[in-house]
Amino acid sequence: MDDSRFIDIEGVEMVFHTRKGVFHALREIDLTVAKGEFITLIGHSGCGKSTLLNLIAGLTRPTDGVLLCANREIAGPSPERSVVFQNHSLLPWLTCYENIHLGVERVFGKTDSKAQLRERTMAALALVGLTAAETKRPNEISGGMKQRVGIARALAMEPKVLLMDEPFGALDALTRAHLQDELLKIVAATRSTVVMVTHDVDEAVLLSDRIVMLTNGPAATIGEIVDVQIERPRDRVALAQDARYMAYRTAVLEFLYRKQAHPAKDAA
Ligand SMILES: Nc1ncnc2c1ncn2[C@@H]1O[C@H](COP(=O)(O)OP(=O)(O)OP(=O)(O)O)[C@@H](O)[C@H]1O
Repeated sequence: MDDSRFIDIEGVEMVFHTRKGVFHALREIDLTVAKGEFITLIGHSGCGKSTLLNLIAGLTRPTDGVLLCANREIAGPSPERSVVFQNHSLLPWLTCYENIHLGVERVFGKTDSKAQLRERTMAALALVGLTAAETKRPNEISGGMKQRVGIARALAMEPKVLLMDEPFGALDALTRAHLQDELLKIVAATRSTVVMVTHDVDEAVLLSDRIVMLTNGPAATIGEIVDVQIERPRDRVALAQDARYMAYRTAVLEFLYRKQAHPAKDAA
């Protein structure tokens, strides 16, 4: 298998048929993602980032073109491509442990013993530093902790690809920074392939191997790709004064606020 084309998106078009008529959301999307690569998707509101992520997740099918993961067509949702949403989507009546265990059981229930399932669940809780919150329910923990449970649940399923739709969007700046650092460590340890939607330019530069920038909708496409050549592990404090970091940041800002300055008013 060619690891450089782990996710392979070719000629993807997405057209929605709504009551108001036909809406062409994405056009001519061509993108390959290498195994172990961290990709962020950035672009103005309504340009089609979530639409593209949902296509990779298999939650929707493209109008035209093809999406492959590990050489197989993405034909529907699968635990091998788990998704973390902005609003964690935990089940409120289950504990943190049970929320993660549910996903673990779905993937490994047929092959693993009960003890192994418990081990996997506890390992995922430990990975995000929430061992002590095992028996708590979502309403008893903070927003940042909920998001960590969501990430743990996704990672516990040992997905080939981790898909994240603005996972830290609803968090305060400090919690967000903390979770970004944790995510960097986790991804380094698990060598996951990640595609993440974000609005945050600093987040994109800090986390990404490549930043994929979408043009404004309708009919959005990939405008430019920034290749972030900064060695890992990355340290946010040191990076803040790194000339390369500033240059990448400026390149993204230029794209968003000069080249794509005026998002189409009726794109939403
Ligand atoms: N199911 C749908 N039916 C009709 N139009 C849709 C549907 N899903 C998305 N769209 C439209 O496609 C465009 C892209 O939407 P999408 O949610 O992917 O944007 P986004 O870049 O993720 O936005 P945001 O940053 O605000 O979350 C928008 O104009 C949206 O209204």
